[in-house]
Amino acid sequence: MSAPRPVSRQQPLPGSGLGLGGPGLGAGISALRKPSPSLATAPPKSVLPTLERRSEHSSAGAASVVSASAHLAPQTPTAPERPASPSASTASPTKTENVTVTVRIRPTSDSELKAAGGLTEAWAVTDDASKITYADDYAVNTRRTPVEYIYDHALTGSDNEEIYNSSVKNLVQSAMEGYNGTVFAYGQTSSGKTYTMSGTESQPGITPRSVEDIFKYIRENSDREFLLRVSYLEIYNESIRDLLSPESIDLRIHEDRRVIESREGSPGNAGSPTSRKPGSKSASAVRVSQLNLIDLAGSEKATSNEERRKEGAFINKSLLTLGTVISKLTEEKGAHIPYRDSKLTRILQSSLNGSARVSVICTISPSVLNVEESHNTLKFAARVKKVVTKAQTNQVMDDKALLEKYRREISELRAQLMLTAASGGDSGAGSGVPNGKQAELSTLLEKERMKHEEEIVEMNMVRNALKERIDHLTKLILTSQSINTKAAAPEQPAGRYTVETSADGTVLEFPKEIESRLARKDAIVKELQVELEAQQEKFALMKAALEKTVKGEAVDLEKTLAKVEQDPPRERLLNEKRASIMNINSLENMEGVNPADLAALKALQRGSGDGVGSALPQPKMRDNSNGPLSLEDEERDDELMDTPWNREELRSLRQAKRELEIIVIEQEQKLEDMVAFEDSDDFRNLVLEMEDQRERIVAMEEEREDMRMTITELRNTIRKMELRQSSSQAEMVTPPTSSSSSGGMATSYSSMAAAEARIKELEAIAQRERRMRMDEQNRNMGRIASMGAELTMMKAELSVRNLAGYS
Ligand SMILES: Nc1ncnc2c1ncn2[C@@H]1O[C@H](COP(=O)(O)OP(=O)(O)OP(=O)(O)O)[C@@H](O)[C@H]1O
Repeated sequence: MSAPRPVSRQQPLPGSGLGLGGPGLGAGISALRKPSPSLATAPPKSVLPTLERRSEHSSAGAASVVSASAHLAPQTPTAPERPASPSASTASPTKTENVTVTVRIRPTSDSELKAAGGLTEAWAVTDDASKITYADDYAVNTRRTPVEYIYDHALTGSDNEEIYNSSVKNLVQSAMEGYNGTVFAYGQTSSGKTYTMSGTESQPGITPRSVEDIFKYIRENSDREFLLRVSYLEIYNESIRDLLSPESIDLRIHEDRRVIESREGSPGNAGSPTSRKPGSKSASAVRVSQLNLIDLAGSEKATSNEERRKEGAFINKSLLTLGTVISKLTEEKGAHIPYRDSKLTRILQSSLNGSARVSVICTISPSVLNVEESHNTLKFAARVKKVVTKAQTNQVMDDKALLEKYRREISELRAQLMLTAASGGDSGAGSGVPNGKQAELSTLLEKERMKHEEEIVEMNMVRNALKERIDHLTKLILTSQSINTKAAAPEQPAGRYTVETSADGTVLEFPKEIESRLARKDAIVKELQVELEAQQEKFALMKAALEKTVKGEAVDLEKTLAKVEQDPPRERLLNEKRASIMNINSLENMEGVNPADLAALKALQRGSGDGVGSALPQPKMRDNSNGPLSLEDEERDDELMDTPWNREELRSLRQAKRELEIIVIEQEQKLEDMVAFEDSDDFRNLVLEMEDQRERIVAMEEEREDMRMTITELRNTIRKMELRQSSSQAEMVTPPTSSSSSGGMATSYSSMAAAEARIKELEAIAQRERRMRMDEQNRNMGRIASMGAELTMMKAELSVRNLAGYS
């Protein structure tokens, strides 16, 4: 087995001269190739951004890869038609397909020819360049079990154009449209990988042809901008070396966040390029794609065979991991794919994980000498064929667009913050709102919440009240309809209520008053009908008279007119009807009447239709002219009687009835209380006390009378004594004849004084007694008066009720 050998670049890629396109936009290539320590190129100004330079030197290795990456500009509607090809013409942003596998059998070399003697070729291509089997001679001679492998392409010969056109061209085209693409050559040492990838001057390989097509594409799409980045790398013993900058060795791998961002759903929401407004450069997205062109190390180095190790064969970790990754991709669904186990698989991860179009070119030697290794390569190719990819366009924002996106995000966040602060919302931790402010906002929020809850409660209450009211009104309307239709119901129970059954089966009671008012209305209608008939008669009279006049017959027109004009009952009837309408006014002071309804009714009453009541049918009053009544007039009258105000009146009556019912209930309660009071001991005691007092008053009156008589007697006595005293004084002018008479006079005087004192004393006592009795009498009279008043009131109420027919 051959040791790794330096491979010189047969078709060197352009260095920095590969050129950077317009500002920020363009296309690029990165390349990996086999180790080539002697390679010296001018250091480029631009390298693949996924790689970082490291100053450490790596040890010798055995991997060589060439890759390219392209950053592509947005596709514009004005882009020219692309060359026709099955994949390139596909406009779908996702391409689901299997890896394209091509097996190339190089021509037998001179050395192989010599070494093998007569029989040299073990493999042959059949069936339109897609199937590989053992060569017939080899199969016969070796008696090997026949094998058969079918690939996308199975090619022989030295024509690199053919293999490029069949296996790579479309992929390069796709790369220019934004799809990642990877082409790698796999095969045993000296099987023709480098010949295929790089080619010769006369037979340029895949890499120079790709580069040529890329530039051609750029030239053909002059209306788009491209940024082309090229890197030319070598992985040798797991060390990456920048072949375009020889001093840059052991480069480190970094993930390109822009690409990842785009793949993970693009927070920037770049959207489909085709959905972008053409010419809107500031908001444009760019497609970034990477084209990897890889020339792998000899596949034999991928073996982990112990023997080979003993033989000193190198094990290429990258190649070995590539084989493992591909096996896992094809064999185990959902299994861990060890991309990070090697540099190569890390770099190719974005391609191998299914998001790139992949074309694998497996090169084999036809020689019987390498049949085993070639067979391994064929098996590997068959395995790779099973790998399915879903290539997607990678859209990322260019710097300008990114800047604008971030500016927009910041302004949106600012607006949100301000909105939150303004609404008193909870900004939460880390929102940048100071703690004090947060507390204030929290308090405000809590207040708002409570207020809101209260409002909800209130609204619910109002809603319930309204609902009740609506139910109530609905019931009343039903009732009204029921009354209208059953106005002449024959079987009405006697009493103060009329029992009606509404449309929904509810039993309703109405005061007779309602019925009487309805009856009045009916009477009006009947009168109107009578009047109508009368008018029609008059009309007939007038008509007959006129007809006679036309015919030239003699007609007493004056008499006819007098007859027609003599009876003006219609005016009276209309006035009566208006009076009935005026009853609506009574609704104003009544509870439970909707003001809007009332306003509407008033509008109807006025017949103004001032907007408030315009929603309701207007009552059509007949004018005051004495023209004959027509059938239309009659209909109008009927309509008048069945207008909402009529129902409103019924509603008001219903309300009045309810109020009266409440009064009746209260009165009944009072009566019951009074009856109960009359039966109570308190009442009996009160009556007894009153009688007792009355007796006491009578006794006091008698006593007073006695005292008055006593006083009168005493006064009479005093008067007699005074008379006697006068006669005695007359006798003294003549000398007294005896001393006994003067002694009798003294006695009389002293008894008079005593009597007078006694009289005064008795009068004072009597006066005091009288005052006390008067006071007590007044008090009793007051109580009696109040009780009497109460009784009178009760009697009055009862009388009222009796009069009103509610008792
Ligand atoms: N299809 C072909 N037609 C003509 N010559 C070929 C073809 N393929 C390979 N060769 C020649 O075979 C030799 C070995 O080829 P090449 O170097 O490309 O092999 P390799 O697979 O790259 O080997 P290594 O892995 O050792 O680099 C070269 O001299 C090359 O010119």
